[in-house]
This record gives sequence, structure tokens and C-alpha cells, in this order.
Amino acid sequence: MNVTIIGLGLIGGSLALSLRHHGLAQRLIGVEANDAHARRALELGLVDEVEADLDRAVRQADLIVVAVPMDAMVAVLPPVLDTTAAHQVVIDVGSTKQALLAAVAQHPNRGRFVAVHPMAGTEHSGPEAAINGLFEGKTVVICDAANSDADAVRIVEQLFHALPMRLLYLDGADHDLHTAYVSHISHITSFALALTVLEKEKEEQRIFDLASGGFESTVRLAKSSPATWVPIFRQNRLNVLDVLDEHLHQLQHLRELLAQEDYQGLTEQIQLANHIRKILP
Ligand SMILES: NC(=O)c1ccc[n+]([C@@H]2O[C@H](COP(=O)([O-])OP(=O)(O)OC[C@H]3O[C@@H](n4cnc5c(N)ncnc54)[C@H](O)[C@@H]3O)[C@@H](O)[C@H]2O)c1
Ligand SMILES: O=C(O)C(=O)C[C@]1(C(=O)O)C=C[C@@H](O)C=C1
Repeated sequence: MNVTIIGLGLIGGSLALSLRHHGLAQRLIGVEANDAHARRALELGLVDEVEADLDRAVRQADLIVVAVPMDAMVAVLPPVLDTTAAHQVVIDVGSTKQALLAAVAQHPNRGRFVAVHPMAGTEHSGPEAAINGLFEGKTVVICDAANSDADAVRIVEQLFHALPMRLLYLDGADHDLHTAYVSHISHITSFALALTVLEKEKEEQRIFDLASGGFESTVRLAKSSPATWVPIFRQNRLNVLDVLDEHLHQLQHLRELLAQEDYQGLTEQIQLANHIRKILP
């Protein structure tokens, strides 16, 4: 397969490495808005060439992957589909789905598009962040598969099985609800934790000296880029607000138990939280 990847950052770059590693891509063509990223992607060997003209890049590929931030995704996908022919397949890798699916719902080439979300990533971005093997053993969500052509879905299923990834099928609304409840809220809490510590602990050396596994593991996501996360929060605003209200309630409850010296109550809440061990052993 010839593959065109639009957006040569963490996810586009990692997918390029995985496709190459598994012998799934013969020729890899990149499209990248940031010249420095384009140059670095070529130096790192993520793609064979970078094409400045979007239409030309799309026409040369069997598979087109759109791997740009969610605000750009909604702008880029319709023109990509305008150029897509009946033998080609287009996928996205976006973290939210409803706005994107709505943007192409009436497109005459909608059937060639398969909405895909690999549940794998890191807090880093750009071509330097690309990792071979990032997707191995992880889940990939395929959304609203019934609205894509059956042969396009089959090609995408074979591709992700080969990486290998576990396939999960959801409709766009369920996808956005459940990713808000698990993934998006985790980023909000980590940003809030970093802001809290930076506000209270003015001596940065103290943060450096005292940060151990606990702080490192809970603050890791706060290193993530606003260019990735603001568009996600914007497109999934209502679901994120819903889960954020619950989170604020939980924080308030824990605060009240401590203020009231209700240590039995705190024990019970921590035991309830420990249930997560059964789900994620
Ligand atoms: N970061 C994660 O952990 C993660 C995981 C799964 C899915 N995603 C989704 O994958 C997509 C890409 O995220 P990422 O983490 O790889 O971001 P990234 O910032 O690492 O890479 C995005 C790249 O797209 C480029 N770009 C932006 N607009 C463009 C345009 N119009 N045309 C061409 N290139 C353009 C940027 O310059 C950048 O190099 C996002 O939609 C994100 O929601 C991210
Ligand atoms: O592990 C991380 O650093 C991630 O942010 C990956 C992560 C997540 O688990 O929330 C982030 C966004 C996605 O759309 C999918 C995966």
C-alpha cells in the first residue's frame, strides 16, 4: 500500500513507524503544516517524502491517514474526501468523533471514510515523539462503521489487527461520552494538579526534590500540549463538563470528610476507589 499521512506528529509519526515495521506500507508520503516538523520527520525517516500539495498527496495513496489536532481535523477531512476515489480509504485518528462525523455526514464520499481512534499515546507531541510499537496490544475504536463502505471497514480492520490492536466498535455519541469519562477527565485533573502544586509550592527545587513516583505518575498528563487538548475539550465540551461536575463533587466530599475529621468516612471512600484495582489489575 502507498500511504499518505497528514500530520507528522506523535500519532501520525508512530503510525508511519508501525506500518513500516509490519511491512504494511510500501511508500509513505507526508503532509505537514509546520515546516520544521516536516524536515524533522524526513530526518527521522518517518516518511519517504513530504508533499506540499494536499490533493496530489491524497491522489497518490491507497490509504490516507488524517492525524492533525481536532480543530484542524474538521477542516482537513472534507477536502481530503473531495479528492478521494472509490478504491481509496481515508481514516482519522482523532480523540473526539461527533463533530467530525457531522462534518462529513452528507459528503458524497462518506463511505470511503472510516472513523478510527487508537487508544494509545503519550504526553509528548511532534515528530520527535513518534514511537515504533506505540499501538501494539492497545485498543482501537472504530466509530459508526455502518456508515462506511464494507470493503473500507474490512481493510481498516485487517490493518489494525496486523499491528496488532484490539478492535472495539462504538457509535460516535457513545465514543465521545465514554472517552470523556475515562480519558478526557484524566487530563483535566492532571492539569489542575500541576496548577495546584505550582501555585502552592513556589520553590521549584522543592518540587524537583520531593517529586517521586506518586507525583510523577499523576502529573504526567499535565505535560500534554494545549494544541492537542483545547480542541478535544472544545469538541467534547458538554460531556467533559458533565464528568467534571462529578469530579468536583468527589473532591468536595473528600475535603469535607477531612475537615470533619471523619477518618472512617475517608477509609470508606478510599476503599470504594480501590475498586479500580479489580478493573485494572
Ligand atoms: N496525543 C495522544 O495521546 C493522542 C492519542 C490518540 C489520538 N490522538 C489524536 O491524534 C491527533 C494528532 O495528535 P498528536 O498527538 O499526534 O498531535 P501532534 O501535535 O504530535 O501532531 C499533529 C501534527 O499535525 C500538524 N498539523 C496541524 N495542522 C495541520 C494541517 N492542517 N495540515 C497538516 N498538518 C497539520 C502539526 O504541525 C503536528 O506536526 C489528534 O486529533 C489527537 O486528538 C492523540
Ligand atoms: O497516555 C497518554 O499520555 C495519553 O494521553 C493517551 C490517551 C489517553 O489515554 O487518554 C490520550 C488521548 C487519546 O485520544 C488516547 C489516549
